[in-house]
Amino acid sequence: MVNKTENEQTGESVDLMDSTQVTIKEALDNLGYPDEVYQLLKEPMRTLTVRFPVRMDDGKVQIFTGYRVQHSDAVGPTKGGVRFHPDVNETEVKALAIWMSMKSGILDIPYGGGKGGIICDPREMSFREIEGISREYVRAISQIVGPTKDIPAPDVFTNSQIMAWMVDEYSKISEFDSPGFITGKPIALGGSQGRDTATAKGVTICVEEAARKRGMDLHGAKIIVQGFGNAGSYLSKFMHDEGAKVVGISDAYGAIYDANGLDVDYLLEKRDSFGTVTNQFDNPISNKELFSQDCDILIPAAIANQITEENARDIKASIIVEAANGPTTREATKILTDRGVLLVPDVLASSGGVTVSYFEWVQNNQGYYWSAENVANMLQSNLVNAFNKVYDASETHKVNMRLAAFMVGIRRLAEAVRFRGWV
Ligand SMILES: NC(=O)C1=CN([C@@H]2O[C@H](COP(=O)(O)OP(=O)(O)OC[C@H]3O[C@@H](n4cnc5c(N)ncnc54)[C@H](O)[C@@H]3O)[C@@H](O)[C@H]2O)C=CC1
Ligand SMILES: O=C(O)CCC(=O)C(=O)O
Repeated sequence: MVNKTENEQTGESVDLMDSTQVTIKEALDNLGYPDEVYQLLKEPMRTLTVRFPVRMDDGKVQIFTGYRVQHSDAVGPTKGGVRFHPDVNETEVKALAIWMSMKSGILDIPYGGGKGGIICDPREMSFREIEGISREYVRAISQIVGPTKDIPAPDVFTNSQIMAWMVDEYSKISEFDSPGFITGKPIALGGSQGRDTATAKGVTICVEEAARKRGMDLHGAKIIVQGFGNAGSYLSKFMHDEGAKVVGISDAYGAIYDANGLDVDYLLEKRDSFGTVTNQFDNPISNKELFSQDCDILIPAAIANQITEENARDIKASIIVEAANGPTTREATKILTDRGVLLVPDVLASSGGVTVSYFEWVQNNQGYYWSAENVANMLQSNLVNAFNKVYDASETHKVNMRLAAFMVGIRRLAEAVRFRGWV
């Protein structure tokens, strides 16, 4: 299975580009744009596949495959994370790049979407090997990226240390210090205050807004979070600190559930840098079992295609907030919407990361750095505004939140390609 993402829970494989294109088409039709705009925007403008060698610790050379995809540069440079994961494939990276365009559109950030990925498993590698992969990947993609062209960032199984190696490699290649080449850097290298927790903070803001709309008191609300990495662990902590009861969490190896609430601070202390923690517990349940447990709010914060038509009817939550990219299939979105579940889509809920990445890039460009409080306030007001724009569009057009989010997200891009005279 090369171009499809395999759902580990159901064995079903889902083409993320197909469902993305259907939603783009519906969004553009509802906004009244002609088919030629759809024909241009339904595929990324550039997809680069790279193969590069890295000498491993055993002395042997291993060849890795990676991708960098750029959806559209009509609004500005492209922007989006790089993931290191064994399941990375071209179709998924293309869909992820298009979703980045939607996020920037919703938040009114002057970027197009980009995304990268390398087929590898950093959990099985030494620090030195991960550094080698990071540097070789940057060399391989260096001609199409840069502070005014395409700006990478962290995603699944990548972090600020990897961003540091990548910016160092790019600065060597370009022969000057280029902090604006990448975001999610350590503070010492020009990173922004608040970028490490930004994705989780953005999700938390969306949970608060969704609960407000549904009249749900977050104090005591039961929350399940799939994934305990950058997004999942911090948002569990934020929810816990607000008085919500985090009853279930998971990672790639299993899940734990306790109806009385989990000790989130203990879990945070025990998790490793890849977001693994369930190996510390006897008899974890499976990710599949976790989804059918009792809760008020479900937050998928791991990988794509986790909520499908197979399990959508078993979900007890009345609010789902997608921290992960693409966790819910199109069919499952329909089932959940018909059941009256408020589903806050990924392109809105997970946009806190790119929002603070944009702040980081602006700070790098101007060489003046903002306080944590300033960053937090701007993230809060931008996310609340974005949530309400999408919610209102969903009410006005009587469409689900995902389609509403695409309608809000694609409008500026569609206008830009028209003004540029491309279609
Ligand atoms: N880091 C960021 O700033 C942003 C991340 N996201 C999305 O959030 C999601 C999580 O990303 P991060 O927390 O950054 O990654 P991470 O690498 O820090 O953590 C990933 C988590 O997912 C779990 N996981 C991996 N494979 C799994 C599988 N097959 N089944 C169940 N769990 C699995 C890992 O064990 C870990 O707990 C991804 O979908 C990512 O694209 C979205 C926006 C920004
Ligand atoms: O921080 C960024 O620029 C991009 C984050 C990302 O890859 C995402 O939102 O999926």
